[in-house]
Amino acid sequence: MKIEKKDVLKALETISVPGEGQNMVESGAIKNVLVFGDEVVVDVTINNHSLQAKKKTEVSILQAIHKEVYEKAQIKVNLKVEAAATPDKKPEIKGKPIPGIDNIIAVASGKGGVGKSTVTANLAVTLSKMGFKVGLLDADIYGPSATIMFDIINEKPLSVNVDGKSKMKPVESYGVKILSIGFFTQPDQAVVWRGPMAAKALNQMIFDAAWGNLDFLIVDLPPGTGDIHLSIMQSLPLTGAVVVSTPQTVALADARKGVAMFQQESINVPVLGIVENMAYFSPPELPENRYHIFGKDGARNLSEDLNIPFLGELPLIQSIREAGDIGRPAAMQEGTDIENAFIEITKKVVQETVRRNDALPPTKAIEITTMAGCSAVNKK
Ligand SMILES: Nc1ncnc2c1ncn2[C@@H]1O[C@H](COP(=O)(O)OP(=O)(O)OP(=O)(O)O)[C@@H](O)[C@H]1O
Repeated sequence: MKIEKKDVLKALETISVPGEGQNMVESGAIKNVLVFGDEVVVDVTINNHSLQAKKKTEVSILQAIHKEVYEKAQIKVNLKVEAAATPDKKPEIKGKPIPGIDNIIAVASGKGGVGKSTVTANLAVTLSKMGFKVGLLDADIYGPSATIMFDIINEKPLSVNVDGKSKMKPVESYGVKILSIGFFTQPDQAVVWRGPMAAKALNQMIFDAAWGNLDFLIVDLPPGTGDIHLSIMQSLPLTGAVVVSTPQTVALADARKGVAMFQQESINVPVLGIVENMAYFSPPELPENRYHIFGKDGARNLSEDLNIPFLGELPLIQSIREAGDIGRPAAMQEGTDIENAFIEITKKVVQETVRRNDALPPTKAIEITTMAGCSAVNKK
């Protein structure tokens, strides 16, 4: 059979480029196509270095040509990897810097209920156990949960005098200083906030609070990607964002939107990486068995597609849920696999924060002052 170059190109147009809306021909990834009888040679260049992306590209090309053009075609794919052109604009810190707070990290998810608050709480206590000074700002106006997760539901922040001004003193639990929008609303009260209102309340919790010196302030954002997020984020000097997703397709689609939100020009907050929550379930009586209830590796693949660091995975474990409900984050369970999983994720977050700060003025850079902090960064 005589293979036509134009048919090959048409077949290649059915393949989309990971992380982009375009197909391989449109995006310029296909550099050349040569046809010699039954033999087709495709020169292709991609930006993603991962083995998986290379394999996926090659397999997609073979499949498309075999399916759309000629099933017995002999195909040779010459694949080259080139670093993506770095955008001219460096991520910048928005809003005015907060004296004494070195890094503000937002934890976000596109979809609700994927474990964003659970990851936030455990990230905060793990950072604190590593020796960092940590604050947690629960900005989830739709369902603040920090007061439950840290067993401080009956507490209220007190007013203290700092340099002649009254300030709100965060409530401390497990070494983490906490302020939550939940302190100011009744648990059964439905709160309807507009973006500017929420941003104002949060601004007060940040600027009119006696946080003291913090290495990290972790912000639990509401789920979703609406106006309210824009208001919150444009008023906060965020260092970076962590996106949490389950491997499920619907959650991933929303996580992708979440990443896009941070990356859009008006926000431009670097995404430090993606955490895959509820990655699998292992029954205690069969610990070797892994059941991928919500799908396999979805968030890991998404991070590869978007060229964003993968920060790690957390299994679905009953005691993570129980720990959240009784108000003692699961990462406090010393010597367990759960504690270790949170340590690994937290180390990655610290590493990515340091890496990101290298690209910014030194005043914004994180100061690692503790030995625990150093080992968190240096250990792989
Ligand atoms: N890895 C896990 N294993 C078991 N249960 C989990 C895990 N992660 C989260 N959960 C549970 O799932 C529920 C939802 O988690 P969480 O409240 O953290 O989600 P969220 O994304 O913050 O939700 P929201 O939409 O309210 O912001 C909670 O009951 C929590 O304890």
